[in-house]
Amino acid sequence: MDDFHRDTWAEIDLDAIHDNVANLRRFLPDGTRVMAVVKANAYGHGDAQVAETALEAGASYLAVAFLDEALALRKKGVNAPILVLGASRPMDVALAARHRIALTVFRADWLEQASSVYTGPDPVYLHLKMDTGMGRLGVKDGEETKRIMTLINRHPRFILEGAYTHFATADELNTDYLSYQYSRFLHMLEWLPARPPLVHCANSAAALRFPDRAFNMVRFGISMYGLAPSTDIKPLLPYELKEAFSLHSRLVHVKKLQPGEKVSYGATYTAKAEEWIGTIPIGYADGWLRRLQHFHVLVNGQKVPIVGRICMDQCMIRLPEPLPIGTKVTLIGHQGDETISIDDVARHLGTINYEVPCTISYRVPRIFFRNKRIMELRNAVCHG
Ligand SMILES: Cc1ncc(COP(=O)(O)O)c(CNc2conc2O)c1O
Repeated sequence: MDDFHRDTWAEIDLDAIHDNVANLRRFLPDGTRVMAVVKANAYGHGDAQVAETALEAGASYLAVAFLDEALALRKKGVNAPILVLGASRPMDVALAARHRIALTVFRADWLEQASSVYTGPDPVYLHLKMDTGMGRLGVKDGEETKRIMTLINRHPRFILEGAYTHFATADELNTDYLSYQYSRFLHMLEWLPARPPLVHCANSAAALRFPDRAFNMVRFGISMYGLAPSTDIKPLLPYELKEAFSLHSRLVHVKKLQPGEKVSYGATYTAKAEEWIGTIPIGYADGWLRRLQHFHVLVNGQKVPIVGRICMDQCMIRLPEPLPIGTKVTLIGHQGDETISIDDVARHLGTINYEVPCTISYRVPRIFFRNKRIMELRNAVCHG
């Protein structure tokens, strides 16, 4: 197991991941498969650890953003089917096929190039992406779809395993555009000679709100991590989600400031009276962004303010009293009756909860808990 030598770390509760997936499985119509979306290092939670836990809990497919993320999972011994949701290069088809990694297709010219370069023995699993209104990736007309199907059928190793679309507004209360996209998807599926084995359209929000419109697989991301897809629909969710991510540090310095003394770059903070100031070893290079100045952290179960500008590797907090070096500081999570949630951090930053764990950088070691015990510690700084 890795170790780490700076008193800042994230804790990933894999029991929460497991329960969030297991609860989804119980909630969905029988036979609906779960594709665990583990892109961006599983939204910052640890790709292989989350993937294996989700598979244990009943997920049967994984999704990543691009081919390298899938190859990384294979290197870490994750063998379940993986779909690359983003664009890939035609010349990488052989590499994907060799590792049983399915690719998203949405352009006939991509298939022409892939067909001309791929002569390997391994089947190439393809999921056809249809753009029903997300306006990002996807085929939009019947003629292009027919050309794609001709090219797939013409190549002995190309297999259309799936067809899917992605919703732009499933996390909004107003469902007009979602209904429009769903109807477009039904229409576009008619362009295919037959539905492929896997048809999927639902992200977390759509899966949790409209399970009867999920076809036979859902792509479960944000709520696998215990986070609501949006604050708007949080009250509508069918069951409690368990947040998996917490972030901690320890006091490395404590000092008394006299009135008028300053803190941090720009000397923007001035002590108004005698104040006890603590320093913790986390900064914006760890993803604890500068805009979190004036936010707070938890010490001994109390909220204490972040004072002065957040530095690259450190930031300062105002303590209620002199506290021992090594006192634990919680930046995301619980202490006593107090909680700082990812939603709280996102609100202060003026962003969405997705961005917060994704932004906690590789510099922050991740400690993984399973069955309430430490299962693994990953320190990417010195162990890669
Ligand atoms: C194609 C696709 N399917 C499923 C998901 C999972 O969605 P969920 O996390 O809401 O369940 C995403 C998330 N993609 C993104 C989430 O934020 N920005 C994105 O591009 C996605 O891009």
